Amino acid sequence: MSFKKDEKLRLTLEVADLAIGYKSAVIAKNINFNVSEGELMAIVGINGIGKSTLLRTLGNVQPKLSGSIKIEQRELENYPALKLAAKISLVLTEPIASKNMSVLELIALGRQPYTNWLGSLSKEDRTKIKEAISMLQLEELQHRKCFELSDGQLQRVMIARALAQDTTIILLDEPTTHLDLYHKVKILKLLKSIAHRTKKTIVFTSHEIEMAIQLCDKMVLLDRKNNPFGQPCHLIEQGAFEALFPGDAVSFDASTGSFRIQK
Ligand SMILES: Nc1ncnc2c1ncn2[C@@H]1O[C@H](COP(=O)(O)OP(=O)(O)OP(=O)(O)O)[C@@H](O)[C@H]1O
Repeated sequence: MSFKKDEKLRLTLEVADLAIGYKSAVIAKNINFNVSEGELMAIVGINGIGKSTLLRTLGNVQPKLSGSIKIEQRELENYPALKLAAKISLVLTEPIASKNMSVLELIALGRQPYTNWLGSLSKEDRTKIKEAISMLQLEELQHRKCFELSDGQLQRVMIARALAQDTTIILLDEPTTHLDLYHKVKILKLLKSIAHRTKKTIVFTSHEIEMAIQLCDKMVLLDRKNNPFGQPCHLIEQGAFEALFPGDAVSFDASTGSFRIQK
């Protein structure tokens, strides 16, 4: 962390006794965690356990079943829509509908919560867009159409749009899917440095558990029971990763912080 050791970090997202899912089924319950400004947190767990459902619930695109989600001490459901758009940005995995837009146009859309009804950009809007382009190193690509980009480049554009939105919290659903190992590491390291440098809270879902262990400040492990939460090193000490997957195919090696294939 780039913060001074004794600097008190403000809690931005607090989740207590949360249950998520659909009218037809509870997908996960007993979810408890909190994240502060400047922290990077991963949500991990086996396929179908509810990672994306949790992210969508945090992003207010799907209602919680019960429990509490607080954004800067205020319940999520008590925020007016426009105020919430200035607090949370959400990047989902669905392909974007408007790939015909240029990179610059798509990133500028991130400023919508702040622009007037004509959507015209102020000086501040332009500064935020420029900063986002620079942080994601998209200068060379900014006038290209989105359909001309690779998955990895598009992933960076979507993160830039969320950054341009300049929210306290950025939620990303699987930001490293479709990427090779090198680009997965690059994106996660970039997210970490953005969180630390800009004091934003960044929460993402991932299957890259080993990378998350190495790079995240905190993790939530969805496991259908008590969903352990904490710093990766503490979760390793508690043996939380051993129970994440059924033991017939992989086992966790606490000494290396990695999974081993059962032969
Ligand atoms: N609209 C829906 N109605 C009912 N159940 C749903 C709906 N959408 C998803 N589900 C179920 O919710 C569960 C959790 O899905 P979710 O996509 O959140 O899991 P995930 O952990 O993100 O999975 P993956 O790792 O495969 O992406 C799954 O069992 C899924 O079938």
